[in-house]
Amino acid sequence: MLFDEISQKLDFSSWGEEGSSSDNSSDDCAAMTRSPRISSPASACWTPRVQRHRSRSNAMSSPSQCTSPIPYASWSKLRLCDSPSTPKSLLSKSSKPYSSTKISRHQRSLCLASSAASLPRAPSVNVNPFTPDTVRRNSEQQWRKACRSDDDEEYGQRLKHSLTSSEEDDEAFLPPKRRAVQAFMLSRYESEFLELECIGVGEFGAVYKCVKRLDGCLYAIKRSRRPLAGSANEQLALKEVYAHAVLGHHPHVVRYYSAWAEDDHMIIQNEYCDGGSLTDAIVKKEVQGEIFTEPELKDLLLQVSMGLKYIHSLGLAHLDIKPSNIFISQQPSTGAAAEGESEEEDGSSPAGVIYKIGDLGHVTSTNNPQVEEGDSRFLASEVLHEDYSHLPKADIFALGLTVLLAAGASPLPQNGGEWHSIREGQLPKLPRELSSTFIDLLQLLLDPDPTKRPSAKELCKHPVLTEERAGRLATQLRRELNVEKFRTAMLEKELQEARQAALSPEPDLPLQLKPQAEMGSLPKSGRRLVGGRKARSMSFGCPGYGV
Ligand SMILES: Nc1ncnc2c1ncn2[C@@H]1O[C@H](COP(=O)(O)OP(=O)(O)OP(=O)(O)O)[C@@H](O)[C@H]1O
Ligand SMILES: [Mg+2]
Repeated sequence: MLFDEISQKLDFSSWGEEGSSSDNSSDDCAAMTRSPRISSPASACWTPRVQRHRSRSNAMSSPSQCTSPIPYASWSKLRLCDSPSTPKSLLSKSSKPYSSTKISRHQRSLCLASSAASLPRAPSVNVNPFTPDTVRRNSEQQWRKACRSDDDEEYGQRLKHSLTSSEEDDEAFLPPKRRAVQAFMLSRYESEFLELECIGVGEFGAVYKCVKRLDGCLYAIKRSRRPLAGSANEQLALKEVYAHAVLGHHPHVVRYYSAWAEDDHMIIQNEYCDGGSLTDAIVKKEVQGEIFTEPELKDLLLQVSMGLKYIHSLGLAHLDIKPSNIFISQQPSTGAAAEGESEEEDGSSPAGVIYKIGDLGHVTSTNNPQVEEGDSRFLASEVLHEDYSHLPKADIFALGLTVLLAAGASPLPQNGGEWHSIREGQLPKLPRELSSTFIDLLQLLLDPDPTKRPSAKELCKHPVLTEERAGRLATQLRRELNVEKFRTAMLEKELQEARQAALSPEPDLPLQLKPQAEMGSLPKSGRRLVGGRKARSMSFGCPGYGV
């Protein structure tokens, strides 16, 4: 099924070479789909402005009359979620009929372009109530900007045009022309996503940070730069999709959601990593005059090894490990272990980040290798010599160089004497001291003999890497133990008080709350005295008990 979807060649003429550009804006229908905006709660729910202005009916709004590639149900869902109103209020709004009978060609196109539910343009963006506040705050401005620019310029232009072209009104009920037909072919990218910014450009494609209109979550959408058909890029693109699909979910591999072909370009929807790439992090540290600490470097090595262990366990090799293909997710402040982490992955990262392996365009099977060499700066010598018998160890070699770059090594050579000396076991120079055990381990990763390099599985258990994590885990456990001790002490105290209260016939009450007891009579049985049983509330976040 996936393959069918990918191999489909679709002529989405509404989408230009650059995903964000609007080079064919003469196509009103298609252009309409490129103008998403967040509508205000006060505005009518998805009533096209043109229609509101003219009080025209939407005669084409019946689902049966439109042939949008997107099912009616999805559109209506999107429509319903357009404003922050409750679903019920939205339902009632959305079911309001439009009342007049004649529409202009522009209106009709608009209706056709936006499918059965009479959406004027690509749907707006939903706000996911489960999105952490920090993520939402960071993205909200971009959403607004992306939506507003559409609103103010393109949409205004189209509205003006539509309002002045009354001569076309008579064509309202003529068969739709090609322009309108083209509008059926809504770009999936544009109808489902709102593009916020370009976050990276690589050899293969450009990557955009987008918010999915339906779920309101952020995604990284990678689009091949060149048309695919018949090119080597087609194979690379397919490789990437195949690999993602097989790899499933792992905390240290960028998560894949979907892929499709559009206008002969491959589009891959992946998890968005909010910390950018490791290259970005290295550059940022350099600019700030900082360097990765040894515990941070060990953590980087350990986390990427975990991702590689998973990839290798499935009989695959990545073959393009390098800083620009390792992405960073900021760890939630709770420090909780990410979903799916095994016992070796407990304990939070010292830098509070999760490293994820991405860009699977060079992944190959280790049993039946189809090697498309990655970046020569990270290429192991044996792969250059077409010895593919230890491909996972080529990933280990590249990982060693990646960590050395993070440790402050100068940019790596693409070829020449220095390139060879690194492959002969000569470590690049570092601007600072690292512990000898760590240097020895890095040296081992770069061993000219691939069989001597440790496997990813071995690295995940390597004492040099795990002792840091074990230390952090012990600290965390000690802290939790102290909290539990405090909780137990409080409970014991309460128990003691309860015992004393049970032994003494009369609790120590405030004067005004001592009714009969004052007058020499015992409280009636079953009668509850205020303060007799104190309800306690406790807070265990006591800083004094931390380690
Ligand atoms: N999931 C993501 N989250 C955040 N940023 C990303 C993501 N995917 C890609 N990027 C950014 O886009 C850049 C290019 O992405 P990617 O490596 O996938 O493309 P590419 O064209 O295959 O690159 P190359 O072939 O040059 O390695 C990355 O270096 C990173 O800065
Ligand atoms: Mg890349």
